[in-house]
Amino acid sequence: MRSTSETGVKPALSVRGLTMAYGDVVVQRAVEFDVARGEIFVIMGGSGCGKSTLLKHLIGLHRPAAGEILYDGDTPLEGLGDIARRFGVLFQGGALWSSMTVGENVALPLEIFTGLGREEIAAMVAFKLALVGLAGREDLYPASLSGGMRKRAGLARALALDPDILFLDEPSAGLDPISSRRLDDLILQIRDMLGTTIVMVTHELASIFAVADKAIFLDAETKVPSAIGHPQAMLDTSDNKTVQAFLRREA
Ligand SMILES: Nc1ncnc2c1ncn2[C@@H]1O[C@H](COP(=O)(O)OP(=O)(O)OP(=O)(O)O)[C@@H](O)[C@H]1O
Repeated sequence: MRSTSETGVKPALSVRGLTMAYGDVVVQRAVEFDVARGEIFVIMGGSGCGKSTLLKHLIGLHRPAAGEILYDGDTPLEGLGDIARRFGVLFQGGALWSSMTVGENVALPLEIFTGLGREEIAAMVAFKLALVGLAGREDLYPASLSGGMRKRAGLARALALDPDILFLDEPSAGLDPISSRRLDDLILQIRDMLGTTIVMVTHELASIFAVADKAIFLDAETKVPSAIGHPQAMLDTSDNKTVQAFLRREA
């Protein structure tokens, strides 16, 4: 099915009638949304509702039990070509290679997927590290970084190949509130500076309200999404008790 927004611009990502399941056990069904280009889209909901599972479907690690996922309005994953270059992913652990410096970690995707020479790669690494507030930290090892710095280095690596879509799984997990706030600001800056479309899984209320242009709430009980839209609008207008309890809980 072809999908365009009211402005005629194709969405970066469209999900239609998606059912996600492990074997016969359905995690969520009737999942349906568009993510516009340059939008920050948040996947939220309580523990075990299927947030990470949805993210894995969006990056092609899991296949839909039913329904479809389209990119650029009308292209299935198989038609996308170079997925490794088009998607940037930051998994929950941030997982940098501990035996490599920060600079080497960010350079790795450039060495694998581009034909760029050493100096060009060094310049790209310096730019990406500056972007995340780690200018000049190329030679540090991950073990010597704070949790927040490690997340930002992981973000620089996820951005190494200038992806169209950046996928973030619980980026602020394990961070103190100040580092978490800094990371949210950085996510907003990246979208504003690079125009990257961002899909982010989180259950952190502060992050949801700080960054989301649009969010989907996956209900763990009913196993269908029960709200979609701007989180503030959801808070103001949704009459769904679970959504209200989630958005009004003490963080
Ligand atoms: N590999 C798997 N095989 C079978 N069931 C799984 C598998 N991975 C996850 N599940 C189940 O699918 C449901 C959704 O899991 P998922 O990890 O996507 O939820 P989540 O919303 O990301 O949770 P959390 O916030 O706790 O990380 C859960 O009931 C989980 O137990």
